Amino acid sequence: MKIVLASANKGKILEFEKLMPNDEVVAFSQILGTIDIDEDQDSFKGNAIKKAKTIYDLLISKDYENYKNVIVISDDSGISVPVLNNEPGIYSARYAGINASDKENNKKLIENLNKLNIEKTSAFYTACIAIVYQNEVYTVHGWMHGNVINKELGEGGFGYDPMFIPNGFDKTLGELGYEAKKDFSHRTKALNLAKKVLEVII
Ligand SMILES: O=c1[nH]c(=O)c2ncn([C@@H]3O[C@H](COP(=O)(O)OP(=O)(O)OP(=O)(O)O)[C@@H](O)[C@H]3O)c2[nH]1
Ligand SMILES: [Mg+2]
Repeated sequence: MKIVLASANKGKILEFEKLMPNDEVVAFSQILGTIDIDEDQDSFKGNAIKKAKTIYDLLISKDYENYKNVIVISDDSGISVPVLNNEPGIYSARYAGINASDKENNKKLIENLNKLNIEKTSAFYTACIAIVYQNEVYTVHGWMHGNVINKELGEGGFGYDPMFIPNGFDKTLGELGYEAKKDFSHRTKALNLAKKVLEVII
C-alpha cells in the first residue's frame, strides 16, 4: 500500500523504506515540499499525532484530490537518559538548540555525562508512531534499552546511535550498523505494531 511518511529526517525515512519493503513509502516533502511543524506537545505521542495530522489534513484538503484515502504515518522518537532526568527525551532533535545537527546534540550529551564523570549509563530510545487514516488516529510505541557512553564510536545509524550500546551487545549502534538495529530497534518494534493496526483498519 502507499504510505505518506510525515517525517523530514533522512535517517528515519531510510529505515522506514527498509522496514516496509512491500509498501510504497513516500516522504511528505515529495508531495508538499518543505513544511516546518512545531513540535510543541509534551509527549512523543502528542508530537507524533501533531505531525501525522498536519500532513493528513493538508493532503485531504481540496488541492490534493488523489489523497482522499491516504494513509499518513509519523514517528516521534528520542533517547532518554535516567541519570540526566530522562533528558533529552522529547527534545532529542533540538537538545543543543533549534536546528542543531546530530554532531552538536551528541556533543552536548557527552558534555553532560562528563560533568557527572559518567563513562557509561543506562539509556533508552522511545518511538511513537501515529497513523491517520480516514480521519481516525492510531498510536503505538516501541522501546530499545541499553547504555550510552561518553564518546562516539562508529559511523552507522544516525543521531545518537554512535553513543548507544543496546542491551546484549558490546558495540554501539554506530559500529553495529543498521542490520543489527532493524531486528530490535524502538522503531522496528513500534512499526511491527503499526503494521498490525493497518491490517485491521485498511
Ligand atoms: O541515534 C538515533 N537513532 C534512532 O533510531 C533515533 N530515533 C530518534 N533519534 C533521535 O531523536 C530525535 C528525533 O526527533 P524527532 O522525532 O522530532 O525527529 P526529527 O525532528 O529528526 O524528524 P521528524 O520526523 O520530526 O521530521 C533526533 O534527534 C534523532 O537523532 C534517534 N537517534
Ligand atoms: Mg522533529
